[in-house]
Amino acid sequence: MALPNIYIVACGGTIAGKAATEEDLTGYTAGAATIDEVLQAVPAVHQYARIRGEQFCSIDSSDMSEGLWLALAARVQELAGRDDVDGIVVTHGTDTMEETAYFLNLAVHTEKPVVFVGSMRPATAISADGPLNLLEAVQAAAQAETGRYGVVIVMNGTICSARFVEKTDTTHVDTFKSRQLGYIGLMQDGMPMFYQAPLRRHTYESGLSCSGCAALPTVVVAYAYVGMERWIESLVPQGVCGLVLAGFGHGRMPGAVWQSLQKAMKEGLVVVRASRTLGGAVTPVAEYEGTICADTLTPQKAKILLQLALLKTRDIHEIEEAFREY
Ligand SMILES: NC(=O)CC[C@H](N)C(=O)O
Repeated sequence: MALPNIYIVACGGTIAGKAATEEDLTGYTAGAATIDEVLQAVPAVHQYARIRGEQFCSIDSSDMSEGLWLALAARVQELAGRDDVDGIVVTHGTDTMEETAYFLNLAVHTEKPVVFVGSMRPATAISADGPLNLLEAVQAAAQAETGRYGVVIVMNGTICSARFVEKTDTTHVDTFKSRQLGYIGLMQDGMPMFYQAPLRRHTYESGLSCSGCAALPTVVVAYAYVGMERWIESLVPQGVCGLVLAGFGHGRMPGAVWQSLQKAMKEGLVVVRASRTLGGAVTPVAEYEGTICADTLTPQKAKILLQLALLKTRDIHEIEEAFREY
């Protein structure tokens, strides 16, 4: 049987990181190796797929930008439409991987597998995790079934939905977890094994799009802490369409901040209440009428959903609906 065609879109990150010594696990340069160099360490990928690819960018994912997201979404959409591409693997730094993966989960419309992968140890490290992660990402992308679950992250032998995944540890290889859904599957003996599916709309079911968009609407994230009201003036700078509050507990904030946000909301600011606790859902309460609830989305993902929703509508009820659906 012909091998599936897997296309690798390489973005840099630690999987392409180089350090001076093999013991150096943190002081390295991310994105220093090309995808060809990274692939040389994993000759086994060629047993599972015909591999082609491109160096989309070579960055530490701290430097990922909204402009690059728009270009990446357009590129992945184009690749997904090609008959000679069966699945796409995106190599990416782990620091912002969950954000890029969620952006594509909403903005790319395809039933083909789109698999994100990275590593926690640089390519030069003793026991580097990149080669096995990349092999498993290719193996997952080679199975058409993977596309049913939207964009996924395959790392450390696990498969997580882009909607539910979070990086939970600064340096350990077992960093990607999904508090609400758990892993949707495992990689075992070269095959993805799936156990559950995300119910929120994604990829082929998504009604959101960034096609033709030159820049995303400006949305800021404000982190709640005791004393935040001292910085109230800087909370809502000029030209901001939306604000996501990483609030206390169930999406709360100091009274003075709420007063100031209410004024800004009257002038059109859309406010989403998320939580800095990173567990549980934020749901509507009378006290914060007029705000949108992030549900279980982390603040950084609520920002992405708000940006894409604002491209489509300024109607607060439609935006609320999007937060229930995606
Ligand atoms: N392990 C990683 O990939 C994190 C390193 C790097 N800061 C990046 O995100 O590109």
